[in-house]
Amino acid sequence: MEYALQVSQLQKSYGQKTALHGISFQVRTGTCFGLLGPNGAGKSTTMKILAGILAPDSGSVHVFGIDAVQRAGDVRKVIGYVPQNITLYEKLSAYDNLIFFGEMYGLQGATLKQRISEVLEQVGLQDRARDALSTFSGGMMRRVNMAAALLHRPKLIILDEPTVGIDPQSRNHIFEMIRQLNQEGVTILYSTHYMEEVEVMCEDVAIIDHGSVIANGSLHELLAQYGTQSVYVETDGAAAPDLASVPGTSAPHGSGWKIETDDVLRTMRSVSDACLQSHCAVARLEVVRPSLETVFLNLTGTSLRDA
Ligand SMILES: Nc1ncnc2c1ncn2[C@@H]1O[C@H](COP(=O)(O)OP(=O)(O)OP(=O)(O)O)[C@@H](O)[C@H]1O
Repeated sequence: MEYALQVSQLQKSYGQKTALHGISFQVRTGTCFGLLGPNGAGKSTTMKILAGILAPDSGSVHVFGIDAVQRAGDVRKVIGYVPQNITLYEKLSAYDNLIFFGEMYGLQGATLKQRISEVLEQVGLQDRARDALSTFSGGMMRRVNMAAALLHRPKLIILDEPTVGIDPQSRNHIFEMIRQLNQEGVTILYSTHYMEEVEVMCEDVAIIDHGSVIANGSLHELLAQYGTQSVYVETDGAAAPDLASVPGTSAPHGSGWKIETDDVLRTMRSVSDACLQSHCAVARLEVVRPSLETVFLNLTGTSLRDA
């Protein structure tokens, strides 16, 4: 199998603080891979090492088979890294910022102008090319940051939490762009603490917590292995059904109750009987499919939202 990225046993400390305790994962060429974890888990540190900005204390990174620590210059040519923090000059226009970044990648003249026009179209900002970035929203600036990382046609794009704090329009635009790039064969490494984003965008996932990978595999495998199925019931009216005899673990959830179970059909039947006996009319009765939230909860004992 061909890998765009092979990360092995990365360790990194900042003074006394160990940020990475031996991170390993592999990204198959052409896939969209999600690096999911709560704030402070070590995602940005990992990505900075992959992009050649930070040196690891130990461990190795290979990008399309090239050793990224030994040959950082070669690797930079095939990687597009979009950092979490905006790295643009606000007084300059989008166009002039892209000239600056393009020249850093060795692009010049007509080739550079052509690429700037293409990437601005990709991020949907052609009509704002000549405006100063100080007039852009945070989401638009993030899109210019992405455009800068695309100029040299990278084969692997590393995106560090690209949707944090941006408007829904820019968020949708970023998702659409990522899908488009991925369809064109570009490999994507996408870090986020929003599990819903991984569920809709990524085929493979590594879940990272406190500087360690705690689960790694295809989304499908992780959900099957660690996800819990449940049944959700909501009744019509104030009376609560007596769910004591229902198999599974029930707890109040939203406007109703959620029952985690290994046997969804039996639990549904039993919930329906319990409601009947308690004289409660069922307003909603449905299966809740396993999510990365339950995977994280089962692995760590905490909710990803609270971690
Ligand atoms: N420059 C630094 N100096 C000291 N500690 C740092 C530094 N950068 C990160 N850390 C610490 O290393 C750990 C991992 O941080 P990192 O930024 O990699 O996590 P993250 O998963 O990207 O989280 P976030 O989304 O909040 O940035 C955290 O405990 C953080 O406080």
